[in-house]
Amino acid sequence: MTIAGVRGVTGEERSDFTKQEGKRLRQRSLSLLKSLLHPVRVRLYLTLVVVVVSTAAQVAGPTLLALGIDQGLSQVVQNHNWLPAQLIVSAYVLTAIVSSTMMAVYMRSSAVLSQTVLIDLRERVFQHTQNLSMSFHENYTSGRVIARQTSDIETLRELLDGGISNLFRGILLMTFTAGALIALDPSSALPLVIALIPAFFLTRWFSNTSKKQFREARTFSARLIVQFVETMTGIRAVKAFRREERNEKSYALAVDDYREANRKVIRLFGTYDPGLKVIGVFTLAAVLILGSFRVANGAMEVGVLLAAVLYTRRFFEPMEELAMFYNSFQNASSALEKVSGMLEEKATVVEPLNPTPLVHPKGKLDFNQVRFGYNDETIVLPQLDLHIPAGQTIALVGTTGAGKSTLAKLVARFYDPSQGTVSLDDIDLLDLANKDLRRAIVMVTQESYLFSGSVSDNIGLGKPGATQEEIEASAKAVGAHDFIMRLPEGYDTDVNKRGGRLSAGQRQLLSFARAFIADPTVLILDEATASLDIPSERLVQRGLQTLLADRTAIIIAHRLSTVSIADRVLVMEHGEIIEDGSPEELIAGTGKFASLHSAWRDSLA
Ligand SMILES: Nc1ncnc2c1ncn2[C@@H]1O[C@H](COP(=O)(O)OP(=O)(O)OP(=O)(O)O)[C@@H](O)[C@H]1O
Repeated sequence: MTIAGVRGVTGEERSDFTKQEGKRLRQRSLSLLKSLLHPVRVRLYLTLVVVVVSTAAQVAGPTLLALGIDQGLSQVVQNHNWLPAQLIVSAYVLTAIVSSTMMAVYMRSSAVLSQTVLIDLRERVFQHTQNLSMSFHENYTSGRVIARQTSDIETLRELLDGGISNLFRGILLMTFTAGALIALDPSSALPLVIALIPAFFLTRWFSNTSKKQFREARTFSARLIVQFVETMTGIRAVKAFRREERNEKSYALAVDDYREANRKVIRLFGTYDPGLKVIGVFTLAAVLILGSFRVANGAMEVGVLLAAVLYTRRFFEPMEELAMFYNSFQNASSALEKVSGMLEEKATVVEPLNPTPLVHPKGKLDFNQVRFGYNDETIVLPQLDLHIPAGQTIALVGTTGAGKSTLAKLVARFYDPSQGTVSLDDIDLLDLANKDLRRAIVMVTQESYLFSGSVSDNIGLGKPGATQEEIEASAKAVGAHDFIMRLPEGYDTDVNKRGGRLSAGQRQLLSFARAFIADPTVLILDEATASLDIPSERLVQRGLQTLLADRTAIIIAHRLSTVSIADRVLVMEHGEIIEDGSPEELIAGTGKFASLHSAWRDSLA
């Protein structure tokens, strides 16, 4: 199997990776980690020095104790010479002070490190996700994006805040302790060296088995978030279709999966942790028994035995801690795999390196032999040729799924055609800078999305830096001013607060005002299907007319009343334009639009 199965977010939900894939995932996580650590490397090295000094000072303790007992004490007893004892005690105190001061510096420094890295990562994930093309967002659910930004980064925070420093300090402490023991009395180190063999195999077993379980746990935790987010964002549909019970059941199943994955992880710990303890206890017993014999034979001094016992105990102390932090380490490495996968995703719609300037756009739009499909299997637009002169208002009608929104998305460059070109004023959209494209072409979608903030903020989005006068003028132009003034705080009303809640028609008017203030050359409007009452519809209709004046417009018309304000109507079916003409021409004809229109007229009568 190749590594293509784990490129980007592909294979994210799997936990059965081949060796090759696992290696690729590790490399990807590592290179992300490296790139995060690179800007803080100086602090990182300093922190490493500090922790090495602190641990060395800490490990010196038992050796000094042995010296104190065997040398210092005997000098006091035999020669009444207090000096060696005093020197050793002073050195002991000094190492304790150095060790704790350095530890304090280390704690602070590692906290700064972890915070800096996390802020960097959070920003990267946010920016990257935001910049990814629509094709990514339409396939990767928002719940999974949220899981990456929240629970995965939170897991990394746990590791960086506590785990990694303990992990590193633990490894150092073990290495130094073993080194000190070997230097002090190599024979006492022998049981320790032997104990390392079962400890190694136990750890390897734990590492291999737990990796899979941790991956599973992360996948299930992301699934929980996805379910939660989907239910809450679609809460209206949930209520309308009485989906609560079914959702509860499927949520309970997801919770069960998550619990099961965690149970497996905990069970592994239940073997690993006591296993290590048993090895530790046997080693300590061996050191003590062997040492006692040697002390009895006069081959070893009591102080050295005490130090050897202390070192052996200390050697296993961090090992247990390591097992604990291995948890957060494994958890974090599978989180890192997923985050690095998302960061590996590339935007499919990219800005050109040398864009063609667009100085005074006129609004001439051309589709030249455009072929497009969201994936290789299904082609939505087989071959589209469409020429729209500047300033024309087009109404796009057709059966659902005909490809109307797809056509609009290509004009807004949410996607690029697989073949052919879409051009504005004879410049291929691929050659336009993002800022020129966004200024020239604005798409008002059906959802009329409002961001948190005031009514003014929401209209002002269309033109960064717009004055209050401009905002009000655009609201007046599209007929939104009157209802805004009736809101509790007028233009300052928070659209997400009670009282600031707006109706579908009002939202639509606000998005018209937003588009009006942006003053684009080309306006694409996916008209809301929500049926408005007659006065609201009139209001929206009037707003629409003002909005459309003097620009090229493509309206995906769901209301046939809208069609009357268009210069030209296009009827689409299966990705092709089957009728093209003025509303009058088409109504007078015998085609699909004529029958649609007469049915609509009959329904009004
Ligand atoms: N993100 C997507 N990924 C894959 N296929 C898609 C995607 N969006 C739309 N399609 C498919 O493309 C075809 C055209 O969809 P499109 O949304 O353009 O139709 P439409 O004419 O706008 O329909 P409606 O009037 O219902 O909005 C449909 O068959 C649809 O299933």
